[in-house]
Amino acid sequence: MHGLYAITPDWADSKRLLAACDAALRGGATILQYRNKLATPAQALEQASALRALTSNHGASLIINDDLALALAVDADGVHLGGDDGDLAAARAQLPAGKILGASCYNQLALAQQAVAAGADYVAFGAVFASGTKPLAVRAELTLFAQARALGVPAVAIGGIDTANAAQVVEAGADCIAVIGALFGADDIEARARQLAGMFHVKQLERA
Ligand SMILES: Cc1ncc(COP(=O)(O)OP(=O)(O)O)c(N)n1
Ligand SMILES: Cc1nc(C(=O)O)sc1CCOP(=O)(O)O
Ligand SMILES: [Mg+2]
Repeated sequence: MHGLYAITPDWADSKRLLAACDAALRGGATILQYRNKLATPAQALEQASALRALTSNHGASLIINDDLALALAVDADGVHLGGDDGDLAAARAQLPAGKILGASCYNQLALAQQAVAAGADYVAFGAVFASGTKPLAVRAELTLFAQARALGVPAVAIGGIDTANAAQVVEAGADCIAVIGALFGADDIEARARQLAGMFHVKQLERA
């Protein structure tokens, strides 16, 4: 797991959402999370199903935020759960083999250790910068990513990441950058995705 992890905005217009996600995937996002806090259950099923087909066409992974039942219903590649979204071990037990379980760990390495013990495949830390999407999110230090290496699972950075600060996050050791506002708020989403995904290519070249 590596690269640009795109997370959807709360858009009701499914046609607009699909076109924007298509652009993000064309630009190089390798993972797409369906996160729509405003959708009705019927709309969430419709949008998630459409994103399942889209991500499959792009060879990208689809993760569903918050909702294990929806992830199972659309045969997503996995589910992302935060502290209030249900028990990680119980979700692990319900997910078919090979599916991805992601966990929010905010600014706490201890939460990440517990998440891995419960079966999480990746851990997420944030907010690494001030987030316009989630202004009240607790802030997380970039030093967490070096500490998280010992966990043996990929670490995702989230919160306020944009083209001006993404390189710092990659340099700190994050395996993925999860982005909403700086990606889906761009005039040219494909170009913005290419810029953000490109941060990892620079790092690979530096290591070569
Ligand atoms: C990759 C990733 N990291 C963190 C979150 C945040 O999850 P959570 O704390 O449950 O908050 P909501 O997204 O549900 O508002 C995430 N969704 N994805
Ligand atoms: C959904 C979410 N979770 C966060 C956390 O810190 O756990 S920050 C965040 C919002 C990310 O959106 P943007 O890229 O627009 O800042
Ligand atoms: Mg959640």
